[in-house]
Amino acid sequence: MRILLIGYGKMGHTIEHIATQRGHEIVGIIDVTNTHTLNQYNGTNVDAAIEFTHPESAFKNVYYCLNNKIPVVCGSTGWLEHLGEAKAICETKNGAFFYASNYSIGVNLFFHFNEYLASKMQAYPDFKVSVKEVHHTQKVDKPSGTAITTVDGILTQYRDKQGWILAPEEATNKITISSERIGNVVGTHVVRYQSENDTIELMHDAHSRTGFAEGAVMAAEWLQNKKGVFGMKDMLNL
Ligand SMILES: NC(=O)C1=CN([C@@H]2O[C@H](COP(=O)(O)OP(=O)(O)OC[C@H]3O[C@@H](n4cnc5c(N)ncnc54)[C@H](OP(=O)(O)O)[C@@H]3O)[C@@H](O)[C@H]2O)C=CC1
Ligand SMILES: O=C(O)C1=N[C@H](C(=O)O)C[C@H](O)C1
Repeated sequence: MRILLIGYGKMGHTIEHIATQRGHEIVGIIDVTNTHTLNQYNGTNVDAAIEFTHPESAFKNVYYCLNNKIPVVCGSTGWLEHLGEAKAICETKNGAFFYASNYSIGVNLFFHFNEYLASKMQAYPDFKVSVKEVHHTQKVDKPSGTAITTVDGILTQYRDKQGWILAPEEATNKITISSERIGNVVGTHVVRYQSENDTIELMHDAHSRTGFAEGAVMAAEWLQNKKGVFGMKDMLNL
């Protein structure tokens, strides 16, 4: 497959390594210094773009790909306010768009068990639910996209709650997310149910970025010859 890499930071480098290992060709690398060269690429010379950049640039890059018939896998977080628009453009242009706040298979199993746990715990209001995420100090968005997806999973089961609030603030009808930025932590997410008597926790701890990169390259492979908007639940049948 001919892959265009959009974003060449920590994830871009890891994806380059994994994609090459899986036999794919990197036909172009777009970084912040050469974004103007994106206009050299279209659906005739690229099979899939993989976009991991920044909350400020993600939508523009996805928009370009969808308008130029490039199937696009996007992993950038922190731009949820434009996600609906991107999905609508994909439908209008009959394009292919894959989005996930987290491409790791392990995290997507965590999402699955999170919803199951919430479906059981919602009957026990003595247990107060909260979410914690820890990432490296270079991360620009807060809370993490994964923490927001985790909350969305809990909310499917907790009808009396709407949305999230960042700690230390609290609101009875919202789920509290605590965000910590420490050293080089790759990404840790914890769902906690705490009562006066005990605590139940579900945790995912990423040891490296390889899992994210493998999932993103698998998504690009899976997206070939498909039209529409997709996510990890579609690919993994979860
Ligand atoms: N969905 C998932 O599984 C995962 C998602 N992420 C998300 O992916 C994004 C990138 O993460 P990460 O690689 O760690 O971040 P980095 O900061 O290491 O890399 C981002 C790269 O994108 C470049 N960039 C910034 N703006 C543009 C632009 N307009 N066009 C092209 N490139 C641009 C930056 O250039 P410069 O350095 O010059 O600013 C940098 O090289 C983040 O939003 C993060 O939250 C991360 C891991 C997993
Ligand atoms: O910025 C990161 O590093 C990560 N971002 C994603 C997020 O915001 O959830 C995924 C992963 O946790 C790493």
